This record gives sequence, C-alpha cells and structure tokens, in this order.
Amino acid sequence: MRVLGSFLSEAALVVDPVMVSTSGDVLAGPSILSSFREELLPMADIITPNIKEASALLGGMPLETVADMRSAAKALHAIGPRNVLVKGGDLPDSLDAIDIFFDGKDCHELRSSRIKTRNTHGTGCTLASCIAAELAKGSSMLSAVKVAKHYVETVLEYSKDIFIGNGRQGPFDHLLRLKNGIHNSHRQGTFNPSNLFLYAVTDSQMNKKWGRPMVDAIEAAIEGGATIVQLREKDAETREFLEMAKACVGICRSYGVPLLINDRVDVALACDADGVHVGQSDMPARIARTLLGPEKIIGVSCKTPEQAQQAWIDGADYIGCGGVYPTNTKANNPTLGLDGLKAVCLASKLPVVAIGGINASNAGSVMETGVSNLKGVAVVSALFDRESVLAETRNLHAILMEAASQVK
Ligand SMILES: Cc1ncc(COP(=O)(O)OP(=O)(O)O)c(N)n1
Ligand SMILES: Cc1ncsc1CCOP(=O)(O)O
Ligand SMILES: [Mg+2]
Repeated sequence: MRVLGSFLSEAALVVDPVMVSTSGDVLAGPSILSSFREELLPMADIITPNIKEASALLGGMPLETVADMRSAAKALHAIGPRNVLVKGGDLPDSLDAIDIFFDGKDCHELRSSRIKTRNTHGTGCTLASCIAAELAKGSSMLSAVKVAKHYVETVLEYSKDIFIGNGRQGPFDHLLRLKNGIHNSHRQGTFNPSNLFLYAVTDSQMNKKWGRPMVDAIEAAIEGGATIVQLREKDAETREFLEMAKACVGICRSYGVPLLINDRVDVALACDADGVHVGQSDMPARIARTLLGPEKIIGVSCKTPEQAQQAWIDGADYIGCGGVYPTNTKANNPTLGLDGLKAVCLASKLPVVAIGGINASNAGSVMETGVSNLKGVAVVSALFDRESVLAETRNLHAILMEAASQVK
C-alpha cells in the first residue's frame, strides 16, 4: 500500500475501498483496513465505499438509513479524502438507489431507480472507473459522480434480463451490445456511418412548391451525389406517409443508398426502411434500437455533449448536430455555431453530421473545423428549395470533396 501511495501523488485519485462485495463476501482483512484508513484514504480525491465498506472503515458503525449514510460520509471525510460517495445500493427497504455525496461542505442525495437484477457483477468498479474517466476529461467531481451514476443505472437497466453463464451474478454489459447480438453481428447492408458525407433530408412543401414528386426529388439528389436520404414528413397522415415511404425505399434501394425515416419508428418498420432519425423529444433511441434490432441505422439529434454521450449509450449509429447556422426549415431551432458543433463532436464516440442552414457557401467551412468524427453535412433547403435538385446536390458534393481533400 505504501509503495502504491508513492506513485499516486500526481493524478486525481479515486479510491474504491473494495472490502465487502455486494454479495457479502469479505474481500479484505484487518491489516488492509488500517492501511486504507491511514494511508490511502487521506490521499484520495474521492472514495466510493458501499454501506458495508463505509461501516467497516468506521469500526462497524451501523448504517441502516439515509441519515446514517450522511453521518458516515461526514465521518469518513474527517479521515482525509477530499470527497466521499457512500453508495446505498444495498440499503434495506429502499425503492430508490440512494447515494450520498459529501464534498466537505455540502451533502448531496443522488437518487436513481433501483433496478432488480442479478446482473450486478462489477458495478462498483465500473462506477469508480467512470468517475476517474470523467475527471480525466476535466469534469468537476460532482458532475463526474453524476455521469458515472447515470451510466451505471443505464447499463443495469439494459443488462437486467441478460441470461449468460451459471454464476450467482450475471454479466453487466458495459458496451450495451450483448442483448441485440451486436457483438457478433455485422451490418447486412453497405452503410458505414463514417460515410454520411452528403445527407439529403427531404421536405414535401419545398418539393410541392417546385412541382416535383418526392421520388423524383430523391432520385435527383442521389444522382447528384447524396450518400444517405432521410424522409422528413411533418404534416402527412400516417397512411400517406407510409405509401410515400414505400416508394422512396424502392428508389433508394435501387441505388444502394440508405433511406431513413424521420421520427416515426412505426413507419420505418412498416416500409422496411434502413433506419430512423430521432430527436430529443421523439422516441428515445434506446427504445427505437430495441424495436428495430441491431441491423437498422439510428441517428439522434444532439445539441449538447451530454446528449451525445447518451446517444452512444443508447446504441445510436450517428449524431445529427445543429442548427449550426440559422435555419427557416425548423421553427425555433437554437443556433449552436461551429463552436457548439465542435463541442458535440469532441464529446461523441459516434460519427457526427452537421445540420442547419448549411449550403454551398458555408459547407466548406463546416467541414474544415478539423474534428475527425465530423463526417458530413445534412441539408434540406439548399437541395430541395431550389429549381434543380440535381445541380445543387452535384455542386455541394463537389464542395465537400474539395474540403475533404484539403483536410487529408
Ligand atoms: C440528420 C438530422 N439531424 C437532425 C435532425 C433534427 O431532428 P429533430 O431534432 O427530431 O427535429 P425534426 O427533424 O424531427 O423536426 C434531423 N431531422 N436530421
Ligand atoms: C431538421 C433540422 N434540425 C436542425 S436544423 C434543421 C433544419 C435544416 O434545414 P436547412 O438545411 O434547410 O437549414
Ligand atoms: Mg424529430
């Protein structure tokens, strides 16, 4: 422990005092206990004991209520760590999973729903590791703890009904991939979310204004170089939407270009589209993934880094981020600017496509932001509110190709 301590003076130190497992196994004896108290705890930026460990560190202090946890957090803080998180997952008779966070000044009660599952193996280690990762990314301690708690809750909820293996506890599926077979499946089609590039998002009103049927507009966009198409129908009745969607799936499939449906998972399923694009007030991506299965493409609109992290957790394939510039196509849509776009890209593990007010005059600047997971632009009016969809798409495609060659 002393040798370890000498290595740990530089970085933020998260100490998970593993002594008693959730299943009750005692994992550390009295000598380890005194080393924890005397050497490691005083160096820690945060310690994350469960209630049995907090009790052991405090000489067997009984911990049966949230009030007891608060007292324990304060008593542990007095030993020396800068912050204390007492995890109440094992607290008897509680409907919620309540943790107490104490930073030496304020006590925060952090609640999440208690998820009934045997698949809890490694949750404590995961929480501590996630806090460390968030701190390394520059988060404040409270924000790191909240993100980590939310992550563990999301994974528990996702993993709760996985049945693998014969142990007392089942797997905790950190990457949210086991249940849908994503871990051993490869996408059937040719779509690679890194190839978003020029994403044509349709608009019926604009096409009507220029007197073209939707399928003709989509075909022109594909001929001009669109690499993916989204059917975005805001006013159509379900039956009309579905009929149009079926025709559009036909044309897109004949070109090998994926067609996604805006908002409506039911329509996407009914016409066997390649996927859906959902926003923050549409069906959550996590549920869309459950309904659509592992092979379909799911895009999520994100305006903040937190939303981008959640989209990945939820099993999305790409993020649509915007409005980058002001737009008349979507009412009351906040403008993020290139800085907002960059912040989302940097927080995202997924490829990102920029949207909102993008046209031939600014698409180059968007792509030149230099963030490696910015994979393209999504455009409505600059393609469809024009006389020639083919000419506009060709022009934008050439601009994007030029920008891509500059970046390389
Ligand atoms: C590629 C892409 N990005 C963002 C959006 C916007 O989705 P949403 O926020 O759900 O708004 P609506 O388009 O549904 O009005 C999108 N459609 N496509
Ligand atoms: C659907 C959507 N989501 C964010 S901005 C936007 C509209 C984009 O349309 P345009 O390309 O015409 O600005
Ligand atoms: Mg939407």
